[in-house]
Amino acid sequence: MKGIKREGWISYKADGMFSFLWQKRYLVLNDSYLSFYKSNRFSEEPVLSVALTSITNVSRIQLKQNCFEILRLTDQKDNVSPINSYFYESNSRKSIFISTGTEQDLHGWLDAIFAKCPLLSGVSSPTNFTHKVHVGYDPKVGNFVGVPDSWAKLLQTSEITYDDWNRNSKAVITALQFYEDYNGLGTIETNKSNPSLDLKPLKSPTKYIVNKRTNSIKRSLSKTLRKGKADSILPVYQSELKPFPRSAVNNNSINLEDEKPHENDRMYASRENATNLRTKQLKRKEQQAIQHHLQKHDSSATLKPRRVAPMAPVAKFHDGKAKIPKGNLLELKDADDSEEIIMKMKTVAIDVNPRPYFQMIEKAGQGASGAVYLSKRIKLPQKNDSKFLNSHCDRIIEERVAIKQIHLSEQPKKQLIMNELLVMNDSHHENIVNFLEAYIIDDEELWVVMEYMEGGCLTDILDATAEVDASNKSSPLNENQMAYIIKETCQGLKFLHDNKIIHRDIKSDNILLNSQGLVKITDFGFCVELTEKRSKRATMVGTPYWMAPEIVNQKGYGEKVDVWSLGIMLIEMIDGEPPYLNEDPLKALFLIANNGSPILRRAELVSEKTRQFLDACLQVNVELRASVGELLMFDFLLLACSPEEFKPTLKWY
Ligand SMILES: Nc1ncnc2c1ncn2[C@@H]1O[C@H](COP(=O)(O)OP(=O)(O)OP(=O)(O)O)[C@@H](O)[C@H]1O
Repeated sequence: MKGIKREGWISYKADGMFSFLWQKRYLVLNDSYLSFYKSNRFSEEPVLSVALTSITNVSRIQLKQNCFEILRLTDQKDNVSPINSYFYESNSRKSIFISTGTEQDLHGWLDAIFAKCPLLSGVSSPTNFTHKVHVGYDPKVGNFVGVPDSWAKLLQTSEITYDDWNRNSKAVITALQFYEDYNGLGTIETNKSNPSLDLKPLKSPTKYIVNKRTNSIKRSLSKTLRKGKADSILPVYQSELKPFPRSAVNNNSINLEDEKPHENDRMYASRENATNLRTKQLKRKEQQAIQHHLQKHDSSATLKPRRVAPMAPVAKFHDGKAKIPKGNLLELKDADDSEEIIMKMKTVAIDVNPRPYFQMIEKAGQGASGAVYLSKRIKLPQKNDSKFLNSHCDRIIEERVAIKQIHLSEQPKKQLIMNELLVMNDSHHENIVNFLEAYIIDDEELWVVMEYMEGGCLTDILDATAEVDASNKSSPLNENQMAYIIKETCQGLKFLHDNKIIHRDIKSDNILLNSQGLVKITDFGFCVELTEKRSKRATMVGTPYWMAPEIVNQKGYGEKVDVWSLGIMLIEMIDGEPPYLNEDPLKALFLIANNGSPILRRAELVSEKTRQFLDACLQVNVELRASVGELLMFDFLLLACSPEEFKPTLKWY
């Protein structure tokens, strides 16, 4: 690069939103600009370029060793990378702090900058010491100071301590950034027009974890109620189940009365278990309330559009192979163009009212986007619809199917639904829940018809087994059963990965079982398809407790995030729950970013083979983490029982 007057590595921080964050940068001074680069290769854009004509003062400051402050006018246009432009535009920032490696280096920079800036007198004032507030913990206030307000509030209610900050402040910041971006808290806080908005900091997991985990509990409780194994607090949840929409139940036979608990069956739960269950349920209920709150505001028409996409982790396939150029899946973006999405849905969904074709039997579960009903096919649609005819499936009158009913106008993120539809439509494999067909009714309602998985999800099995095992000292499943579930899930994942699809939300809630004990992956809303054209994704999705560290750290990620989540799911099977589930979600994110591979609490309950497998899944270094293809070769999977042998586990349903 021409015209360089001085260059070298420095630490810098800006007097703005991230005023406590020192970042290593390569600083370059030329005739017109002071530019901050991420590396000493000048091929990339600088993260910040300050016009020398805007610099009004440079002075030494006692903020850090060998440190000086640059004061500048902010009405001048800096060259700012897009990622930084958001807070450059929204905050009036006046100072930049620079810390050099040595005292000599500091003087070199001061002299060089003074020599080049027209608004400076040419004489530096290096002894002008100023005390600035920087991040710290104020015992009087009982909170962190020097951080943005929204973060201070989050920190106040989280379990992150000052020790955590001292141990790894970078991981705390990572967790905060991630949490805020993931929850879109910026949107909520700027919505001053909505007086009903509660700006209290969130204590609970993000909206997705809330709905995944809570829904599963809700569904599990609903089932428990039907089967009559109820605890005294269960009716609270019963009242929260959405009634089946009237228009859809014509002449059908749902009887929610059947869901009432049976007194006799309460003996199944020990007192200790009931207390544990109650604590868990109350925690999840609180999370659910926040989920409803967030969703309500998320879809509110009065909301300002969200700020530009948060810092984007880049998804790319680990093997670097050419991607399948399909490019059908939609990115999770803020502008949700309903018309475009509904048009796209119609390429997969049949555009007729399916109500005459099905009889609803009972509600099987409640998802974030809609309810799932067990239904019976009573009539076939006219066979002149190509989407129906082209399908590989045979439909049989009287067959039992699951129907997910989604009210499109109520969906803040239609892309997720569209993705689910596209992936299911294209993914026929024995370990993937079989999609049969979909219907779109008046551009308003979407019915997704799929095979019915009567065994419920793995979470229910784990919860139910824990409920019976009052001592809570053994794992919910034995090793052969664990190996079976993992083997089947691996096979489903192999199919997805071979087709360049990352699931991104593998966890026990998304593993369903049928009455034959077969295991299938579901919930493809977060799937991402990697294409040659679009190999970068600007979304952070998944459920934090199962999330790979590279996602939390907002690094590029690939298909191996599913391997990490699979490892966490194996921990669920051994320990009964994923690591950090009892921590508040912000702290959990911090622990994922800070701790590396989580520790198995009940390691003594499983053999070396299982531990080796787990080790291969939970490598923080993605290069060292196994691929699903490699996992399928592990001895642990030879322990797998047969579906027949697994079936007795389903007896609790
Ligand atoms: N094919 C199926 N057979 C039986 N039960 C199902 C089937 N699909 C989903 N369910 C159950 O219905 C409930 C809701 O499912 P859904 O996929 O809508 O949940 P979700 O993934 O939590 O929500 P969403 O996808 O709307 O974000 C879940 O608890 C799930 O176990």
